[in-house]
Formats: sequence, C-alpha cells, structure tokens
Amino acid sequence: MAEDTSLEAALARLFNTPSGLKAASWITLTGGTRLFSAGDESDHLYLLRSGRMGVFRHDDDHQGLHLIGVIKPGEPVGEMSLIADTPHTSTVIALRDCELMVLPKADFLKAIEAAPDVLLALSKQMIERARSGTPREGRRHNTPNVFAFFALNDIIVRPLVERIAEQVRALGYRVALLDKDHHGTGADVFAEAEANNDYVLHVAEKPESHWRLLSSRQVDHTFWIADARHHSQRPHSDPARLPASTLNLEDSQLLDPLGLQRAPDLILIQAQEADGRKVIAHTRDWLDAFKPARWFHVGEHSLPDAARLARIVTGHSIGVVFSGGGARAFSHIGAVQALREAHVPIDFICGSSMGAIVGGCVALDWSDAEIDTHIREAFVMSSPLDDVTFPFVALTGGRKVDQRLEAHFGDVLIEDLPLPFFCLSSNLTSGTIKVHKSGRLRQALRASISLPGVMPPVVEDDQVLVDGAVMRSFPALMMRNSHLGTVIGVDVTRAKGIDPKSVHVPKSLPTWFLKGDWRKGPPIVSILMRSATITTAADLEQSRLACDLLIIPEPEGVEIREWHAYDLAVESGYQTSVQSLAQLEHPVTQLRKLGISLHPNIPAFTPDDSFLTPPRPEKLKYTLKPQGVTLPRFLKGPKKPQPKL
Ligand SMILES: Nc1ncnc2c1ncn2[C@@H]1O[C@@H]2COP(=O)(O)O[C@H]2[C@H]1O
Repeated sequence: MAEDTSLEAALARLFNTPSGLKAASWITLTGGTRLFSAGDESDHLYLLRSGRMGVFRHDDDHQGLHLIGVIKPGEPVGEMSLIADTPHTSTVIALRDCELMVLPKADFLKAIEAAPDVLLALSKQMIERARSGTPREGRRHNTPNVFAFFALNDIIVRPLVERIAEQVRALGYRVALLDKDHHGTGADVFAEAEANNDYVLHVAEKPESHWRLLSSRQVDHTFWIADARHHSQRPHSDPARLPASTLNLEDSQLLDPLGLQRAPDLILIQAQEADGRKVIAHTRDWLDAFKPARWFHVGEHSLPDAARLARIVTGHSIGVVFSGGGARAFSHIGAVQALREAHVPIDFICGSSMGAIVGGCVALDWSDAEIDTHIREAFVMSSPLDDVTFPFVALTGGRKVDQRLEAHFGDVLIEDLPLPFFCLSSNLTSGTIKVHKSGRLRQALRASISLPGVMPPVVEDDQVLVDGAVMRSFPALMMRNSHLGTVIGVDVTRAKGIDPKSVHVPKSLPTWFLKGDWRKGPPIVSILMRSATITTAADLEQSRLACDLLIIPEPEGVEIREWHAYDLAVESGYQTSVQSLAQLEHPVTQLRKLGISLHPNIPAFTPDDSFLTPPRPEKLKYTLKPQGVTLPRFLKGPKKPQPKL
C-alpha cells in the first residue's frame, strides 16, 4: 500500500519515532491562552491534537492584532521559526480549549534527520501559510467558521441568528445552529456539527450563562448582540461600573479575556424609521464599555442587515477603498453608482483625503442623488480653496472648508454611521498614520483633506494632523485586515502628474482674475498638492496588491484641483467600474475566497515618470489572476445531508 504522504501522517511518524515518543509531551490550553508571541524565541515544535488556534499579526498601524489564519487539529505550530531558525513570526493564541503535543527543538532536529519526508511536508505547509498571510493570498481555507452570537442585554437574539443562518444557507453553505439544548450532550456534538457543516453558529440568550461559558470556548470568534434602542438599554459609560450595571462578572471576563487581542464584535440593534433608515446614537457609550474590535448597526427585523452579517461571517463581505487625488477623486462617486447598479453590496468603506469625503457619504447611506447634491454644493459649485489668506500656516484660511463640512456632515460621529467606516490622516507630531474609526466625522474628514501648505492642519489632542494621502493615499491593506471578504479598490493616485502648463506664473494678473482661474488657487497649490501626495511606488504597489478588484479610472484632463471637471471625473469612475465588473467571471463577493484578483495591466508606478512625463491614459486591459483556485465545496457537488441539530 502506498505510504500516506500527507503532513498529518508525516507528523504522526515524527512524533512516533522512538526518540520523538520519548521527548514529546502533552499540554492543554484553555481557550484564550497565548502559546507564544511574535518575536519570542522558538524552542519547540507543537502539533495541535484538538481545539483550534488563531495566528495573529500586528496591524499596519500597530493599533492592534489581527487574525491571519487558524490552525486546526493535525497541523503543526511553530514550524516556521524552527526551520528558518528565527524568532516566531506571529502570535499564536488558543481560540478554544486545545490539546497539543510538544517536541523540543533539539529533538525535532534530530528526528527529522531520520524522517526527511517530514521536512518536505512541513516546507509545503510553510509556503502555503506564508502565502495566506500576504496581502493578496490564495484561497483562505483556514478561515474561522465557528461563531458565537451572545445576547448582552435583555433582547432575545435567536430570531436574528436564525435569519443570519438562513442567509448563510442562501449563499450555498451548510450551517448548523447550536443552542443551550446542546449543553451536556457530550463534546462530540461540537466536532460532529463542524464535520457536517461549513459553518456552525452558537447562540446564547442572556440568562444562559453556563451554556455561554462552554460555548465561548468552542468558537473561533464571538459577536455580542445588544439592544441599543432605548435609553435605558445604554450601558453605563463608566467602565468601572460596567459589570454591576449591565453584566455579571462572568460576562465581563468572557467579553475580553485577552484585552483587545481577541476582541469580540458588537452588533447593536437600532430603531428604524419607516423608510428603513436607522436611528443611531450613543454608540460611544457601548464602545467605551465593551471595546469591541468592530461594531455593526442592525435593524432587528432587517433582512439586508442579516444578509450583511452572513457575508461578514462567511468572507463574502465587500470592503471598498477610495484613494485620495483631489478633484480626480470625484471618480469614486461614479464607481459607487456602478457598484450599486450592479447590486454589489458595500459592507465596509474607507478612504484617504478626498476619497475619505466620498467614503463618508457612502457610510452615511446616502443615495446617489444625495451624494451628488452634497458634493456639488460643497466642492464644485464654488471652490472651497478660494479663501486665500496671508500664508502664515497655509495658503487658504480653511474656513470655507470648515463651514461646508459642517453644513453637509453636521455633527454625526463616525461610530454612529450606518456602515463601518474609517479614514486616515497623517500625524505630523508623531510621524504616524492616524486611523479615524470614531469621533466627529467632519473633523476626521477635515484632517484627512488638509494638504500641508494649502489648508491649515487640524490640531487634535495636541497632535498636528494633515492630509491622509501624505502618508497613505490608498489604505487597501488596512481594509484587507479588517474583514475576511473581497477588497475593491478605486485608485486615482496615478495622477497625470503635473501639467507643466499649470505651474506657469500667470502672464497677466487681471486676466487671471477675470477668467476666474484664481478660484482654483494659485499654481503653487498644484505643486504643494502633488509634492505632498506623491506616494512612494513601493507603498502604492503594496496597497494595490491588497485589492481583489482594482479599478483605476483615468479621468482624462482632470487635474487634482480641477473641481469643475466633476462630471468628467464621475463619468470616468462610472465607466471604468462598469468595464471592470463586466470582466468578472465570478460574483465579486467570492473573489477573495476563490483567490482570484482582477487588476488592470498598468505599467509599474514610478513617481518621477508620472511627474515629468504623464503616462498615457490609454484604455486599460484587465487580467484575471488565479491564485491557486480551489472551488468551495458547495460549488463542487452534492451536499451532505443536513444534520438534525
Ligand atoms: N497564515 C497562517 N495560517 C496558519 N498558521 C500560520 C500562518 N502563519 C503562521 N502560522 C503558524 O503560526 C506560527 C507562528 O510562529 P512560527 O513563525 O514559529 O510558525 C508559525 C506557523 O506555525
């Protein structure tokens, strides 16, 4: 009989050699315990026997850890650093109660001399894992699939979780719902549910604390659900009083056993108006009290919201990223129109600079007509940059921009937006990227568009904040880290460079005024804008790689301060998006899962070239790039019968 060459078999042989057996030991870890941290010295090889472990890496902005993969029974842990002889590449935390076999480094090295096939199998696994941690990875087969939905206050959550399960089924997956009736029916019930289904959802109401405790140690990720509709349902904003006021002690321990590292998500049930719009307020209190990783506003009976949660759970969600680019960023408005027309759902949205402004409009759930009206009034009908002043800190006073942002975005807070949103600014005080995930939207947007020298910076908490595009014009990688689904990027940063004509000193000042050219600002504005936002080639390439669908509108003739070229830019964004969507052979929601990306064939970005010799905006051709495509089980063949759970 042919020898089993799988990694699992090879590892079993390794641990079963006489020296392996003698040296190996067993350890158990309770869900939530850290096995080791990135950077720790590597001294053992582990083999996971039962449970599940999460592999975490630091975010780009060092503001938290994000999950890059999960380790399942039969798989090794810590092999990368042992083989490469480096410290551990990532942090590994038990997502559930785990049992592991442990082999000291010296014994591992000795044992593989006798079993070289193990090294080969391990190397293959390493390559696959290393790929899955890169920006544009192949199919993520090791993604979480067991989720908990726990009620945080007196709302009954089961109907909502059933609706989510229905939507997961509608995507073609097999799903099981486990509730308190499965408590005490034996540990096998969990393994069986996982073996027979693609997704397992655990549900617990508020009083079901024993079941919740057991369940929380069997799942990959937890969503807490709270009724946020009534004033009385608000948590006390003083975290010290939290356990006494809304939770019992056990809840508070379960909420965040590892600090922020394994922070759960929070689903807030919001009231809805007759037209379906949500009435959202006081989210800040919930964030202060529970410190969730992400939060979602959901209507109790809303089917679209249940569908959104189903996409988020299964990695079918869509995150849209808008680059900066001054007036060229109006192209994003056309892209939104094309995506909506094609029924592409937008579940997460982010942007930098003018891309943040358009992203903010989408996160507010404005219709195409509303976006058009607000942006025209705020930025097109008269230039926001014509309040030229004596340049103590900037060429313009910034007051017009302030007034317009206030008129159009009011006092809404980012955390109260119907859709998850973040935007970036560049912190000149600390030299770091600031990610605005909460706080007053208009202030974050003002910081995100404050080009140094053109508009006065924003000073917040003693930090000087300027245009996000100075440090990161296209935050696609951050979006990729914030959800498991597809990333659609619309990038207009490949600006035509600067047109030499636009930096000529006007021949006649009176003509310059009479023709109204002064409204765009003097030519120095173009130079400042271009200099401040000339993203490095490597950074931009990296960001583009993070997109599953990359859309690059080429609004011909639209220069970054050409506010009046609004219609041209919108049309270009619309047409390019329609074309790129038409090239797709798979639903856009599945691109990341299938490991397929669609990128236009564009020459590598070189700032010098684009600055001096504007690249031709010739028609872009798109290429489909399969990344080791493996069809999900539901596309392959008949399903196994649904277990009766
Ligand atoms: N993408 C991934 N998926 C699953 N496991 C991983 C992934 N990346 C790293 N690992 C594991 O996490 C471990 C972190 O420490 P090591 O670098 O020693 O070895 C690594 C692998 O065992």
